[in-house]
Amino acid sequence: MSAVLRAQALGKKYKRRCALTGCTLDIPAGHVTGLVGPNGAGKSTLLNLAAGMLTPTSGTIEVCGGRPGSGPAQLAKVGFVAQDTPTYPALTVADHLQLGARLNPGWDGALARHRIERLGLDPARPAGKLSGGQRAQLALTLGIAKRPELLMLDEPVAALDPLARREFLHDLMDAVAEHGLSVVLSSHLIADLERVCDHLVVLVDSKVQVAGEVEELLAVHHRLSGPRRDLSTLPANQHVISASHTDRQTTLLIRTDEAILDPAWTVGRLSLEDLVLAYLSRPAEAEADHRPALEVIR
Ligand SMILES: Nc1ncnc2c1ncn2[C@@H]1O[C@H](COP(=O)(O)OP(=O)(O)OP(=O)(O)O)[C@@H](O)[C@H]1O
Repeated sequence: MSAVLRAQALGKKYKRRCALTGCTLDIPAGHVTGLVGPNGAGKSTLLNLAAGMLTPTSGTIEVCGGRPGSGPAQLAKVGFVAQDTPTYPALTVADHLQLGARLNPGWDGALARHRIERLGLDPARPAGKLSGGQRAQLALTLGIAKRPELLMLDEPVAALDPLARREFLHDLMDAVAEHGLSVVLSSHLIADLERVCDHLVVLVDSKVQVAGEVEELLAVHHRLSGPRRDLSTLPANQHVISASHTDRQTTLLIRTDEAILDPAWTVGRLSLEDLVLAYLSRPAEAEADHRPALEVIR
């Protein structure tokens, strides 16, 4: 499986402050990947490095087989809508589309015009006079109409109302289906990610806590509940992600490739949100020594 984004020990420092440290990850081509993590995990920094808006202070990053921002051909392959959906306040909506056409060799003018029309954006209106959500829609239109190989979106739907959010995600899925576009989407809205992403990366403190195809991840994670149990008695192939105990009962969230044979457990499936939350609350060092993320004893 080819990687559309590959980072090796990637780091970014601002003066003495580390925004990203030792980040190693592969994002496969041909997927819509959800990038999730707590505030300050380094998601925006990673996406800005991938877009060539920042340069690394350590490690390497490769996007669509090249160094980010390394020339016109590389720039044409990658679309990026930054977190604050930047537009030029004095330029009109139509000016933005013209600029898009001038700057991007693969520009799809019909798609851009059609989308702007459907959104009801006045082509003559300066971007500075649009609402936050309308500006986000304009920036997203430019990103899609550029027809990149990889489109990276940093919290693209945060400013959109629920209906606009659904329509946008729908448009994105259409672009993926029609043009085989790869997408990396950072968001805190797990229900949205659940709707559009088939691949997931959970980043905490610059490190990948879990990554993989959503269906596979859901298939190997389980919720176990049963009589109170000492975790050291579990089979070695069951990795505990989180654990909570009452006097008589234990509830675990585990990862295992094997069948769960112990009849004392009631086994339940997880939602994507359960899975993400369990990994978000996992201390970074827990992964190395297979300690549970969270052990709550009541
Ligand atoms: N320009 C900057 N100067 C100094 N520190 C920065 C700068 N940009 C980001 N940081 C720091 O780098 C870390 C990672 O920030 P980043 O914006 O990448 O996180 P994030 O995962 O995108 O967070 P959020 O979910 O809040 O958007 C944070 O601790 C942040 O304070």
